[in-house]
This record gives sequence, C-alpha cells and structure tokens, in this order.
Amino acid sequence: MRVAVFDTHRYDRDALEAANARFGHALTYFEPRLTLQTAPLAEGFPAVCSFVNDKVDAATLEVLHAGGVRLVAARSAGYNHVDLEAARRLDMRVTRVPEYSPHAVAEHAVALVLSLNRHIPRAFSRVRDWNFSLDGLVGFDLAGKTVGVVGTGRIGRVAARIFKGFGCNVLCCDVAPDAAFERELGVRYAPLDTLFAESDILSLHVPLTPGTRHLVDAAALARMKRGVVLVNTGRGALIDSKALVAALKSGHIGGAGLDVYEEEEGVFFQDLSGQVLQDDVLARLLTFPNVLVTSHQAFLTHEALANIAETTLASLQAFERGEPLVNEVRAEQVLRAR
Ligand SMILES: NC(=O)c1ccc[n+]([C@@H]2O[C@H](COP(=O)([O-])OP(=O)(O)OC[C@H]3O[C@@H](n4cnc5c(N)ncnc54)[C@H](O)[C@@H]3O)[C@@H](O)[C@H]2O)c1
Repeated sequence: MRVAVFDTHRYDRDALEAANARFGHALTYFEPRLTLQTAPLAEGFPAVCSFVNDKVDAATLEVLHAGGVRLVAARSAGYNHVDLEAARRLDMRVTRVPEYSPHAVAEHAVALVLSLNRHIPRAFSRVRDWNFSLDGLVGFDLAGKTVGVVGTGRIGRVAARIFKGFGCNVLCCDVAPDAAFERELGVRYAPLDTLFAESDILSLHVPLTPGTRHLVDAAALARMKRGVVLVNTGRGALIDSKALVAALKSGHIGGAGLDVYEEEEGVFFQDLSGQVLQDDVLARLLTFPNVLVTSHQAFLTHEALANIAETTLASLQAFERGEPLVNEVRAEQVLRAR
C-alpha cells in the first residue's frame, strides 16, 4: 500500500525499511511533522503514518480525508495527538503500537533516576575538565527508598520490577489495580495522594487524557515529600511545567528527570543548536543543576524501533486486505477509559 510517512528521521527510515522487506509497502518519507500545513503532502495516499508530535487534529484529518487518506497509523503507543472523535466522524481508522518495548521506556526512567541521584552528567563534564573534586556529587542509596509508580500498565510494571530489584519499597497507583501483580511482586497499591506523600522517587507512566492532564500541578507538588525525585517518561502535559519550575526554585523538589515536556512539539527531535530557544519555561528548566531533560528518547532502542516498524506495517497490511485491525484505537474506548 502507498503510505505517506511523516516526521521521519534516519533511525525511523532504517527500521521501517528493514521491516518493509517482508511487507512490500510503497513508503514515501516526509521529514516534516504532520500538521494542517503539511497534510496536503498526503494527497492521493490511502494511509499516513504519524508520530507523537504530529498534530492530527480535526482540521488536519479533514484535509487528509479530502485527499483520500482513510487510515492513520500512529507509530507510537500514545495517541493523544490524534483527534479520535473527528476520525470517527470522518470514518477514518486509527491504529497505534500498543506495546513495542516497555523495557526501553522503563529502563530510561530508571536511567534518569540514577543519573540525577548520582549526578552523572555533572561528574562527566567535571572530569573532562580535569576537575576531580567530589563536592556537590553526594547521592543517596536507592535500596530502602520508597518509589511511587503512577500507572501500572505495560511500562509501569517493568519500572516497578526494576525498582524492586534495587531493593526499593514500591507503591503503585492505577485506576485498575491488579491484585495478582501486587501479590506477585510484593508492591502495594495506594491512592495517588499516598504516593505523593510517601514517595522519595515518583515515576509517571499513565497516558495523557483530559483526566491526567496536569496530574502533577502546584497542589500535587506541595503534597510531595521535600527532596522527591520526579521522573516523567509518560507525556509532558502530565506535569504543569510552570508549577514544577516554582517547586524547583523553592527547593521543594529534589530533582526532575523529564523525557517529555508539555510544549515539546517543534522543539524535541530537532537540532536547534545555534538558535535562540524561544520557550522560556523549558529554558528555565534547563538551568537547574538538578533537572535532566532528554528529548523524548525513552523509546529509542533497536528493539523498540524494530517492533514499532513491524507492528505499524502489519496494521497497514491488515487495512489493505480488509482484515481486522487488532491495534485500532477508537473514540469510544477512550471515552470509556476516562
Ligand atoms: N517517552 C517515551 O518514549 C514513551 C514511549 C512509550 C509510551 N510512552 C507513554 O507512556 C504511557 C504509558 O504507556 P504503557 O504502554 O504503560 O500504557 P498502558 O496503557 O499499558 O498503561 C497505562 C496505565 O495507566 C493507567 N491509568 C490510566 N489513567 C490513569 C489515572 N488517571 N490514574 C492512574 N492510572 C491510570 C491504566 O489503567 C493503565 O494501567 C503511554 O500512554 C505513553 O504516553 C512514552
């Protein structure tokens, strides 16, 4: 099938090309993100392939639909960038990649915790400058600390297992607690407020929905333990970034590891070196010595890229053959989940 693949980088193309040897789709790569402005590029294609920072809103979908697109294959787990209600109205199908490597994301969350706690970026730049002083590099043992895992889906469960492996006491929160998982791993489900109040480390693994937007706002930050290390590999808008800046300035938050940022669209995945960063909140976040920002790279492992490519191309094939779309997302499911 002819597919317009948006927002592609070298690593995407390499993985898609390798997997496509088996599927034989005609893939046309576009570097720009899929937005209202770039949607006309897909004219004449029956399907588009989108990524997390594309803006597949109602207006974009209408342009795509007018150009003949009937399937949006998101090559991501999250699908908050697609207006599912508008897709339903236009009778367009939407698929995603529900699971490609929960390990990739969970391991990155833990990497952020370790890097922040043990000051690895600061230590790295210091010794390269032949500064071998240890002042300011004191961390804490993970063993015995309480870790709050918010969302025990595919990724949160792996994160909980890794933290258990470090000897942490793991508290979990989910709208659908899993008693078997709780028993098997020896974790404890508790209300979100308990996680806020008791966690030394808090790791976010819930999807972005209207119900989880700014889950961590000023009030939530105030309820957290002083010195808490907050890690977000979920979606940027789970945290109110301005409130986080204030909590970091006051010293209440001990560290923040952010793989995602609420205004990351148009910034993350780009090389903006040499330009003036226009986002004042992100610029402020980057000035804190106890903040570590990565550019939405938690998913970026060879294994994850290969799985993303395989599942996406399989969805395209199923659509082309009129077979059931096992990885379809529908507006009704999301409404039920809220
Ligand atoms: N940084 C990255 O590269 C990257 C990569 C993949 C996924 N993600 C993000 O991670 C999120 C989680 O991925 P996953 O595969 O574990 O998803 P998942 O659907 O398997 O798990 C999400 C869990 O969150 C729970 N949940 C939903 N709303 C909740 C709420 N209000 N309070 C408590 N629990 C709630 C659900 O019940 C579910 O158990 C994705 O939605 C995506 O946004 C980020």
